[in-house]
Amino acid sequence: MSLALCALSHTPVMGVHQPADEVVARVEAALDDARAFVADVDPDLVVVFAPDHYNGFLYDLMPSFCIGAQATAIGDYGTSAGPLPVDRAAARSLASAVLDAGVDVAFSERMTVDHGCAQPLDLLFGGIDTVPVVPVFINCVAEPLGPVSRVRLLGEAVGRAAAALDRRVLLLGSGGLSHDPPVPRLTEAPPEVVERLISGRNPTPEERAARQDRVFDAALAYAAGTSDLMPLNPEWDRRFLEVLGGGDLAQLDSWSNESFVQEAGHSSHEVRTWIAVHAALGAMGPYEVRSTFYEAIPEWIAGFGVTTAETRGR
Ligand SMILES: O=C(O)/C=C/c1cccc(O)c1O
Ligand SMILES: [Fe+2]
Repeated sequence: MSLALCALSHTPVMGVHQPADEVVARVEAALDDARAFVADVDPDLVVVFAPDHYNGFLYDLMPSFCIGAQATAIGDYGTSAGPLPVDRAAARSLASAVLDAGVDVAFSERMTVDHGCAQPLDLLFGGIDTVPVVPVFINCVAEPLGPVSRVRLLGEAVGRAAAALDRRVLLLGSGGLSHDPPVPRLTEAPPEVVERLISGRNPTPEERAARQDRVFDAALAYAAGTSDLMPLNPEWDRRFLEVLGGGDLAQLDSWSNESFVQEAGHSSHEVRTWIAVHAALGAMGPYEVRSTFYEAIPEWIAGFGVTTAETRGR
């Protein structure tokens, strides 16, 4: 049995509107390090913790957490589309163990995932279908959100259950650090957008293209400094990464949901996926960070990070 961790930011703007060449080169180098780490781990199962952006999980029924036993990627923003090779037995076993541990995770035989799940698999494995996976959805955008302490408990329960599988498991977390892209919010959106957040599954190709273009336009304005989107917060990002690296994740329990939004933007809640993977790895003993990268990249509307870690002494 072994557990290892890779956490990275996703952003749909990557490859569309690029930052300066040297920034792209530094990100590529960090991803190369992560790919080498993952190749060395040689996982036979990837448990991927990912948010969703109103593609698979909408307000008709919004769980805090959900484990998928069958899942399909929609292929938004040029990411891979199609069925994920989900290990159904492993998914069932993880879900049972997490429920036994007192964390009320939902369970899906028809999960839909978006770029939040597909992009890290594309970047690290060259596709979504190369290694068996178990997708774990964490609600990071649809308020109201539970406290981050619950995410830590979810991660710990998944970590203990994954260790009991006697497999080489990569715990993969996908989410931006500080960022506040133009993702609509139920309490502020106009009625037609509210309806989309509740029941807007399967938009037409034209509707999807319009939505994606809005994000690309917002990224261009953000990079040009002509946007009123909230600035990235590299100080907050570094403080957060330091806590994760130190291993005492319970410190984060006192970070209120409001403080995430005020200091680092609404979508900074995507760091819930980072908390979950670190808690999962930490559940089996102290860990060591093997590589870490951080850069604030306005062109991608992302505090962009890549971290790898494994159990100490491995
Ligand atoms: O359009 C969406 O659904 C999300 C866009 C986005 C933009 C920047 C960073 C992210 O993490 C995103 O999901
Ligand atoms: Fe996102």
